[in-house]
Amino acid sequence: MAEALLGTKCSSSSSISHLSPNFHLFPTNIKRSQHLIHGSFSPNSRIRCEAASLEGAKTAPAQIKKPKNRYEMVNLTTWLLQQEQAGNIDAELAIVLSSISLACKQIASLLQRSSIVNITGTQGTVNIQGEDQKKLDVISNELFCNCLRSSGRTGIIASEEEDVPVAVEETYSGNYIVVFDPIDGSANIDIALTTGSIFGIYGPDQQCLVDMDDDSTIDQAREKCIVSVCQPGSNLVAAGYCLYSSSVVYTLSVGNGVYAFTLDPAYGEFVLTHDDIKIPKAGRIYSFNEGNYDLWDEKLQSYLDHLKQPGPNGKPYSGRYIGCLVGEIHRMLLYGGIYGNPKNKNSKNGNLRLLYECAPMSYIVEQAGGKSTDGNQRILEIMPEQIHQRTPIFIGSPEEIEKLEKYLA
Ligand SMILES: O=C(COP(=O)(O)O)[C@@H](O)[C@H](O)[C@H](O)COP(=O)(O)O
Ligand SMILES: [Mg+2]
Ligand SMILES: [Mg+2]
Ligand SMILES: [Mg+2]
Repeated sequence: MAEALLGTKCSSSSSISHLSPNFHLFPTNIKRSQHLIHGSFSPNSRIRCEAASLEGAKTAPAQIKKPKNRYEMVNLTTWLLQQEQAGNIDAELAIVLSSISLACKQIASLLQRSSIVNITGTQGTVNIQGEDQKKLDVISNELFCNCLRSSGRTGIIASEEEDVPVAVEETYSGNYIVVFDPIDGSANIDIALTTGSIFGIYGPDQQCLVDMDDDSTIDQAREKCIVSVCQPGSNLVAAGYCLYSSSVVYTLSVGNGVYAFTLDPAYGEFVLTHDDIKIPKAGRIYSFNEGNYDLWDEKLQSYLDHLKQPGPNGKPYSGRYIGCLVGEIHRMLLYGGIYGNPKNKNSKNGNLRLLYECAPMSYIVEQAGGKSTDGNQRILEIMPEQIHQRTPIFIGSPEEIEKLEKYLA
């Protein structure tokens, strides 16, 4: 494990086949199959699915040694090793989480220099959801793909910026499925405001060996790949985000609380700074894009009207809106409150994507003691039917979500 984290187990490099059209799959409506297939494929070859035991993961409580004084630090690598020793994660997952942190460091560095090295602005391309891609949307996506691929521990990746899930070629393939939003809040890049990255990690819930016979088509392999990615958030084995702001903060959960690591730019290490974060039970900050007020339904409008009435301290709630989900959630984890991206008359599912934005963030917030709902159902229980499907979301302190639910009932 230690060797692997230090990179001594990395394979040598070869072509970046995830960018090859042969590895791109077609979006489709998913009917969940009996068998979840996880593995790697190359065109006209056989699917290789590997058995991996996830037994033991998340069973034992973490025994994390907390730093006792300011000279005693725990960095991300040490923390991951401790988690592995405590039986909370396996070595493969530790490597995936370490690889993602590397991508985040690279993205943080590029964001800081973006206007100097001329990587602000748009790329001139449009992603599958109709968004104009920023140059850094594209670059960050490549950085994520490359770090995950070279970890040798991921089989399938799905990104906001890729049309369809991508299978890692056999040489580099591992067992984990990773979904991610490489840059969240990309409209903030060009004005040097808060952005983030979001990721969720699934372990395959069924393992099997499937031989593609000569008659099997690449479409069948693609279908299996998409099915593997379309899992409810309740199946996540880890999730996290990286905040790019006045500090760079890598925040994650492996199912036993939420931990945050701040990047020390002096020596390039993520250092544990927020131990077992618990969201405040209530918090008087709300984050909604109120420009859409007239497009919301009446029950939601009354809830927002209520927030503007003076509370017990004589003051109404404070409105805060950054335009970056990562920034809103980070603030809420530490200060409490509620964030909403509701459906409206122009957009029946709101703005945010279930798979790589709402599910990972809901996992994190629930792990910190918060709640997350689409208004009717827990976000983590929604079964995705499409890779890029959107969902309304209300997320935050438990008492704030319960109050909202009374208004929506
Ligand atoms: O930036 C976001 C969209 O993600 P993206 O940059 O496309 O990854 C979200 O985090 C925004 O907070 C959200 O889309 C803002 O929605 P509106 O305020 O435009 O409704
Ligand atoms: Mg986008
Ligand atoms: Mg986003
Ligand atoms: Mg994005």
